[in-house]
Amino acid sequence: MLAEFAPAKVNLYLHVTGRRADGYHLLDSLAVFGPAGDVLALAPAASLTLALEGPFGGALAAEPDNLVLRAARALAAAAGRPAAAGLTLTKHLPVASGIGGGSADAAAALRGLHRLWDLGLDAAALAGIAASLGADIPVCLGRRPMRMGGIGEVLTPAPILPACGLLLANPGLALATPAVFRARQGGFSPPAALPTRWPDGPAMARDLAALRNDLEAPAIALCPPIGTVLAALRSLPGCLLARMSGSGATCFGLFADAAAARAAATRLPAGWWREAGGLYGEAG
Ligand SMILES: C[C@](O)(CO)[C@H](O)COP(=O)(O)OP(=O)(O)OC[C@H]1O[C@@H](n2ccc(N)nc2=O)[C@H](O)[C@@H]1O
Ligand SMILES: Nc1ncnc2c1ncn2[C@@H]1O[C@H](COP(=O)(O)OP(=O)(O)OP(=O)(O)O)[C@@H](O)[C@H]1O
Repeated sequence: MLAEFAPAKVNLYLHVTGRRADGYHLLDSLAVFGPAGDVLALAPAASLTLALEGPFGGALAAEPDNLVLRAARALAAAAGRPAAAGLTLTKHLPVASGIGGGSADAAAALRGLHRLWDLGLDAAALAGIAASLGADIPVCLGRRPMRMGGIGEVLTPAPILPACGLLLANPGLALATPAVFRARQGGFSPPAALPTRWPDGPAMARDLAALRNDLEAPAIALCPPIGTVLAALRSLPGCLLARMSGSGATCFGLFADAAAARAAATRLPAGWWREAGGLYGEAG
């Protein structure tokens, strides 16, 4: 039995820089991971099966084509072998919430099945399969802070990040990514100019404050409670910056460290989904 952790993806900023002829949008974004995630367990089996567990497993019960199964079939096809494995997805991340839960799960399936099936594909081949499944999946494969370009699949190094804390909050409302892109008005933003490193959380927050998430305004227009979540995060002691992630509705608060983020989480309404801690795979 193998297990793969599938941490939430958080877009610290997201500029929509253009639009391709096929309708997909060109992005410039800084993605980080944590502090919550799904877990995918994988075991040998005679056929491909998926069991759903966890607080948000039920929300996916009616999903006809779970991204985990699509990832398994795509990897098996690329490797020329049958797609056979027993998978159990424990869903802790809210569905359709801007933190790439489905993408993280698909990336976990690619990593885990690559090990379970002992495939030996190179990183570029895996990244190509990931990109064919969704714009957020390549960055989720690495689970490391990365700058996203292209439609999300062009990955370049992120600035060296300081230890910091993140608090994620969602009012319990799902938002479909295509609808948010469609609701966007106005022109495009230039790519950000970023330093090679940030010495501490406050310095990072100062630079990030000059940037934005271009999907925040259209998401608030479609889902006004996002504005309430942002205001609540901004009012918390120690919150350095509050912003929406991806296409929403999940928002994040940035804190100097994980302890400050955890302490602040307890002050948010108990009915909201709230998770706090440090960045995945980084100090803090
Ligand atoms: C907004 C982000 O979450 C930022 O990380 C991602 O770009 C979205 O990634 P994703 O959910 O994996 O996106 P996909 O499943 O590939 O695309 C869903 C839909 O979102 C829109 N979409 C997505 C990515 C992109 N760069 N431009 C787009 O316009 C398209 O309408 C597309 O049909
Ligand atoms: N394993 C999965 N987890 C979540 N959603 C899935 C999964 N498989 C398929 N889906 C479908 O994908 C849609 C988008 O879900 P997801 O949770 O990845 O959205 P998101 O967090 O907004 O992603 P992003 O930040 O990449 O836009 C869901 O509405 C659901 O229909």
